[in-house]
Amino acid sequence: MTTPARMRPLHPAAHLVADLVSTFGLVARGAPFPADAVLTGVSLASGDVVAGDVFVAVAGFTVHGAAYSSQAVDAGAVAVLTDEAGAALLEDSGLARRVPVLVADDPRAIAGPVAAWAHDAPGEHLVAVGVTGTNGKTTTAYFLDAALRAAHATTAVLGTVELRIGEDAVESPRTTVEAPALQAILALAVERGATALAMEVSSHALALGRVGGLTFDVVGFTNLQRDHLDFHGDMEGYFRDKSRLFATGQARRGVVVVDDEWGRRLVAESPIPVESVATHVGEPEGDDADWAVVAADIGLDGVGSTFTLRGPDGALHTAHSPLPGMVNVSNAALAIVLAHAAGVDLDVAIDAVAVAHEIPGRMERVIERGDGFPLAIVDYAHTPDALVLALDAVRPITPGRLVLVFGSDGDRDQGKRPIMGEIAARLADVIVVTDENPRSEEPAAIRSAILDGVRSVRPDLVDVHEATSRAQAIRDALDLASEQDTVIITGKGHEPTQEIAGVFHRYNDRDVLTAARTSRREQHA
Ligand SMILES: CC(=O)N[C@H]1[C@@H](OP(=O)(O)OP(=O)(O)OC[C@H]2O[C@@H](n3ccc(=O)[nH]c3=O)[C@H](O)[C@@H]2O)O[C@H](CO)[C@@H](O)[C@@H]1O[C@H](C)C(=O)N[C@@H](C)C(=O)N[C@H](CCC(=O)O)C(=O)O
Ligand SMILES: Nc1ncnc2c1ncn2[C@@H]1O[C@H](COP(=O)(O)OP(=O)(O)OP(=O)(O)O)[C@@H](O)[C@H]1O
Repeated sequence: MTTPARMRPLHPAAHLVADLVSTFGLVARGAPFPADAVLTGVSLASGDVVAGDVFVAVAGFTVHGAAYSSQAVDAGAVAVLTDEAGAALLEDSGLARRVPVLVADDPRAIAGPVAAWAHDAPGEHLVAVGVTGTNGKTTTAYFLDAALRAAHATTAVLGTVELRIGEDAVESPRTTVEAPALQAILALAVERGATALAMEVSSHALALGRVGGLTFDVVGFTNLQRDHLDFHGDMEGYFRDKSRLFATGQARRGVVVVDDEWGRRLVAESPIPVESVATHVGEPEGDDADWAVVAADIGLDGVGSTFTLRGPDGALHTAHSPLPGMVNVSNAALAIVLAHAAGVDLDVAIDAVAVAHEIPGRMERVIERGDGFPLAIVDYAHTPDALVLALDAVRPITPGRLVLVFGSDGDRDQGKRPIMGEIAARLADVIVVTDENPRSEEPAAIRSAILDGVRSVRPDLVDVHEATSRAQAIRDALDLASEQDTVIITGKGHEPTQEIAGVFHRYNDRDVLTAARTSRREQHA
């Protein structure tokens, strides 16, 4: 496969532009088009346009997409679908004389349905499952994928880590791709024989209509925690946007984790039928929930957790999360119930989740303990809450010291830096502070803010180190650690690049760890 924007079906459907106009009640202006004019795809970004596309030009937060119509037409766009403001821009620039201009009240809102129509509704050929929530989407989607595959589905997995069809994957540009790209990828997936979809749906995606035109068979909700309020305004707005996934026409049925107040509210307000899952052992929510985790042994086998899931009929099922920590019991329970709701036999789902493969950068065990090496884990925790959970999850499987390598992003929330420093000082034994994605900020200043937090808990800074290169920090941590220790590297997870001063450098924590192991083995050989 190629880049995400080029993930198109080899044999795209072809439709008359005239049918697009009549199906969506558009007003045709600009250059007249011949009765046999056809379209074969849809794009929302001029740089993604391929010949035969309709370019959907929307008003953005910064510019109007119509300003890029000329680039789109040069690339072969057969028409521009836009709003009145966009049509006026095309008129003023004279471009309306070269290309048909199709006008709708809210082109962003219909971009998904138009793309689904253009690709002959590929989602209808898939058992489509979507997962939303602040945390746990990626993990749940991968557990779910394991269950769907165990039931003999060929799957597409779309999310933060990658866009995967069967065994082929490309890096993902974001958690949920734009609607035209989504529909093209689904069409490609169907063309390649996919029968099921496990997909992460972000709140941005729901607010911006990226999953419009796709009706999910089942949707899941993990939790809602403070995040992205710059975009959604407040928690109420964030919840409203998340809830859009649980709407008639968007999904047929849902599964909701009810451990927090937002999940319980979603169950109460959902217009589609939902099943509830309580995953906090011993909490009162478990009494009323359809499914409940009623017992859990965290980390007994040193790898994951074994837990008991009570079903709606009262039957008890023993299940296993292959990733450490209570949060992954929650993710595993949700994935099992989602898979079951999507038609997978319950025992098949439970067995498949128990042995689900590693998820890139999510509590990923890169080096196993032994041969003089510590256990070394890469995790994506990049918020204070997630750092606490990650360190708490690793402590029980660490006979020696906990060695933490971490930093904090530049051009992002500055307030969390000292807080994460304090958490590290409280919960880790050895700390190596380094860089994450400094972006336009001075890396030393970010490290210094983190070290202020560390110093507030551990003024003597014993076993606290600073490394200006992340790769060096990882090598230092391996050198400092003995076999009984655990090295945990947090913040970047699966990310394939490091952004420094506007430049994206190829960089991956896992690759650095494996290279360090190989070079140490060679030195000792
Ligand atoms: C804040 C946000 O969500 N912004 C989205 C919004 O951007 P915008 O309104 O600023 O767009 P703009 O730059 O003003 O451009 C307007 C239009 O002109 C088009 N354009 C622009 C330039 C050009 O050369 N050619 C062109 O055609 C753009 O494609 C766009 O359609 O509309 C664009 C498409 O219309 C999105 O691509 C863009 O998402 C950006 C890329 C983004 O990264 N968003 C993040 C915050 C995001 O969506 N994150 C979530 C999840 C995060 C999480 O859970 O952690 C995700 O799903 O990844
Ligand atoms: N159910 C959960 N509740 C709270 N925290 C969780 C949960 N699952 C995972 N986490 C924490 O959140 C981090 C990210 O997990 P994951 O990638 O599965 O979530 P996500 O929703 O996909 O987030 P993102 O969109 O940022 O990738 C993990 O490193 C873990 O520390």
